[in-house]
Amino acid sequence: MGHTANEDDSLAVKAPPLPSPLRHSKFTTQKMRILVTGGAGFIGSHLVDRLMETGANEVIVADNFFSGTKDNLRRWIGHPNFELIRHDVTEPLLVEVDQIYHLACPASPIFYKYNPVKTIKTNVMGTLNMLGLAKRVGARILLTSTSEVYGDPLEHPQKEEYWGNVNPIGVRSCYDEGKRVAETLMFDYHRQHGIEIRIARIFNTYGPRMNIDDGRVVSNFIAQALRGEQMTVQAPGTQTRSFCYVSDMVEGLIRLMGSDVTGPINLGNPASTCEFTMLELAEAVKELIEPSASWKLVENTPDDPRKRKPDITKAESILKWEPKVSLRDGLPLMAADFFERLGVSKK
Ligand SMILES: O=c1ccn([C@@H]2O[C@H](COP(=O)(O)OP(=O)(O)O[C@H]3OC[C@@H](O)[C@H](O)[C@H]3O)[C@@H](O)[C@H]2O)c(=O)[nH]1
Repeated sequence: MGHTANEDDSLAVKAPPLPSPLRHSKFTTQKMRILVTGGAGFIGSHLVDRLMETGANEVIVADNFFSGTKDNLRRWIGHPNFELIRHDVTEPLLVEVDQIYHLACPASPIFYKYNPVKTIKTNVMGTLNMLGLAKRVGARILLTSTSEVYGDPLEHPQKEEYWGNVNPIGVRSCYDEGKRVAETLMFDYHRQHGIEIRIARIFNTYGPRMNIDDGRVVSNFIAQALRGEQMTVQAPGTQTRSFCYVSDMVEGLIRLMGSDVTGPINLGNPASTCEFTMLELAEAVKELIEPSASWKLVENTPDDPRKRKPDITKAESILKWEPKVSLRDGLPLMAADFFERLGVSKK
């Protein structure tokens, strides 16, 4: 009482829609029903593993297999608690669920720049469709947004309050502006319709099951080193990224979904053992994975952020989450998976 809308935006938020009547039924003990869009992808499939392993959930994956693959989910195909739907989120989806993890969108710059109009449609129409579903069934929805909403940041490390430095008409805009609109839609549905939303801003993540030809730096360097090719360090090579191992990322997403905060919340690994220049990363791959590996400097792509590191104070204090796996520990775990998939013998 006594607040104005300016003092407390939450007063403008409508009551959330009621969940399905079955959720209140005394006579059924239902498992939590969870939709994971993009669940056949790299992070999505690791998330599905965690959700399925508890035994307390029924998981529905919706994926169009543009960058994801059924192979990532093969251990669950045929499981009674699991369902896989070939579906493109730019079309509406009618399912009955309690929670939605909305991950669907190509995340590698090479993939998202391949068909930029489709990337924007995926972010805008895909998020609208999932919010429409969340509204109809009263589900809580978590959007995986990205550190790319900060663009080429003028603040370092990046806090959630930073509004970013984004080129609205560049070749990366389909992804970073697309995700910014997706965040806006999430908040507008929250304020206007009372939808329970959660937004994670994911920083560079790596680990087993990344596409071998994904195009992102960690997968490129490992695949190149194992194939006996030179690692392609894009100029100048002094640009930095902070790399988070996939199991840490999934833990953060699950905690955020279970928390009371809408976000946005940064999820990434800012530890000094995880912030690397691309030249240092190439050296680390050479040292830890393939001592005979070498690198060459190649041309960079436009608008490449020069540095990126999350401020994760919020995730630490609100979610009691902190990443545990250092890059030196994570790289060999990822390389073991690449060894197997590339069919090269381990030295
Ligand atoms: O072969 C390569 C590939 C990339 N790079 C460099 O490595 C750095 C990281 O590039 P990546 O393509 O791995 O990833 P980016 O940081 O550009 O984007 C990523 O950021 C955060 C995620 O949310 C996004 O999904 C993803 O787009 C860039 O500076 C790039 O120039 C190389 O030096 N060599």
